[in-house]
Amino acid sequence: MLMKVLVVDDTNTDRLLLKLHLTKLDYEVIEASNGQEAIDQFMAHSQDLDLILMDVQMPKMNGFEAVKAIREIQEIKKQEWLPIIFLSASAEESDVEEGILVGGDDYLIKPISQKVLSAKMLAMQRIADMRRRLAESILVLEELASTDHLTGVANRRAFEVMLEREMTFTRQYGKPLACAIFDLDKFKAVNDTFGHDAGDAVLVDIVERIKSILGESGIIGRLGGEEFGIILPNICEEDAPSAFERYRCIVEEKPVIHKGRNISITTSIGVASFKGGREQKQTLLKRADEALYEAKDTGRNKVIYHQ
Ligand SMILES: Nc1nc2c(ncn2[C@@H]2O[C@H](COP(=O)(O)OP(=O)(O)OP(=O)(O)O)[C@@H](O)[C@H]2O)c(=O)[nH]1
Repeated sequence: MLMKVLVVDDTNTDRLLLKLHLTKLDYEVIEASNGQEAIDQFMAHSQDLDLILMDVQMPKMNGFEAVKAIREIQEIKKQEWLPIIFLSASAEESDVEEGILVGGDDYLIKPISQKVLSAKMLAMQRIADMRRRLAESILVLEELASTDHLTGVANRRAFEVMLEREMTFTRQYGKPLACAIFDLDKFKAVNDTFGHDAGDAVLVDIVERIKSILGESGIIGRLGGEEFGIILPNICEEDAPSAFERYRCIVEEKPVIHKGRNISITTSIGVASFKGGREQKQTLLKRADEALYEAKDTGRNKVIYHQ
């Protein structure tokens, strides 16, 4: 991939020379002739900029001030690391020290040979690649840590985070939500009769059915075993029971077919609504759980709604 480099230098010939070197090495070059212009160019290209080569002594704003400002912007915007190398005629130790302290990653003394420059560029590219791979791995790990591996939906931890977020939204905007816990009925018998694989297939199939009617704002998560949570944001008390009746029906309406065998299954659903106020997610979940218990206790395959 072509690396994009911002070259900042107030001396036209220095800048041109650098540009020539870098273009030969196959880098794409953008330019700035002082610290303020460097910040402007950084802002305009921050999405795809790979490296900054920054002169120190410049009119208007010097290189140290510009880098300090750029690092502050990056911090505020939580941007990816961007290597910055100072290029300066001053070999003063205190300047080298200051360059690194304000946020530079290296400090080279002019005149710089093409060989040294390309070697330094390679080193920065290597670090940038490593950081990119690390960032990608973190994303994958975060995804794994919040997903149920069997069904692919949110796990309990991620579900609770989303519930918290939706409850905050309800408190702010007054739009009520309904939170349900559903639990497959006599699921142990499915495992005992058809085997654990078949039980797994039932869980996956039922989750797919639920997702097919969940709509864009609905949320499903696996709370554990054969127990799942559903959040329907922005639903009023009158509409909640019939909405969840649809979920009960879609589980019951046809058997799951696994290896040619029909597996009939039903579900019990406990629902609790939240209209705002100080109630916390654990209490809301507890109310939904109590409603679920009542559904199980009074015959299963039904929806019990607690306002
Ligand atoms: N196949 C499969 N079974 C699971 C999984 N997680 C939990 N189970 C099984 O789910 C069953 C739950 O059984 P119980 O808690 O007794 O409940 P039930 O048989 O569904 O009965 P009720 O909930 O009272 O209607 C247990 O046999 C667990 O082994 C899973 O990921 N895959």
